[in-house]
Amino acid sequence: MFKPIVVASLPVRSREDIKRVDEIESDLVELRLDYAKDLPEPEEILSYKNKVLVTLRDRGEGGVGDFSDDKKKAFLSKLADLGILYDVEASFLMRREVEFREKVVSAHYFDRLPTREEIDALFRTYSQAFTVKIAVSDLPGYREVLAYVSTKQNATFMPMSQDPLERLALSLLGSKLLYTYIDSPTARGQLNYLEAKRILDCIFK
Ligand SMILES: O=C1C[C@@](O)(C(=O)O)C[C@@H](O)[C@@H]1O
Repeated sequence: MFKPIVVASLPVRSREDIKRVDEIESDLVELRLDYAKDLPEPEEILSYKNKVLVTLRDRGEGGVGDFSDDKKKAFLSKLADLGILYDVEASFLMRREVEFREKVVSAHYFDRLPTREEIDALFRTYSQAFTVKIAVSDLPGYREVLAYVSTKQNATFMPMSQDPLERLALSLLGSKLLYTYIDSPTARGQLNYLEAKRILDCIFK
């Protein structure tokens, strides 16, 4: 059993929010830049390079921002040039070509569950990703889907459901990342990152 990497998700609404990274005691801090009115310059993130995971979440997959695919492609390409880790949706990769090797390739299912064939195709296509991440709503059969994803190499998986302890428990089936919150959840089912760390430290000490 492997200890998941704890990702603390931070909505970035101002430059000041980015400066909080050093005070957050998680393995990674997800910078949810889709909350930002104006995107920071990638160079402003460079000094936090070893601690951050940058996410510019599409609206169709739970994001809150309003930016074009071309603007997102240009921004992610600059991050790739600087060696900054980022998340990119598999659905975005169908529309625009950006680097996905050693990045987080994600898929979020709110209104339906993925088929096994879709899951197989994601892991086959993006086998060189840092991790392939699948988040599913608690629709009928969601646990069976997550159990199937847990059999894949290099997988990150999570339920977007009511009980945060369920997300933590299922992550122990081998999820590479465990997403948590700092001040307020960016999705259903997140634990506070300090609480998650405390529980994982008990299990893996
Ligand atoms: O994709 C994910 C996972 C997530 O949706 C979750 O369910 O914790 C939270 C998002 O901030 C992150 O980008």
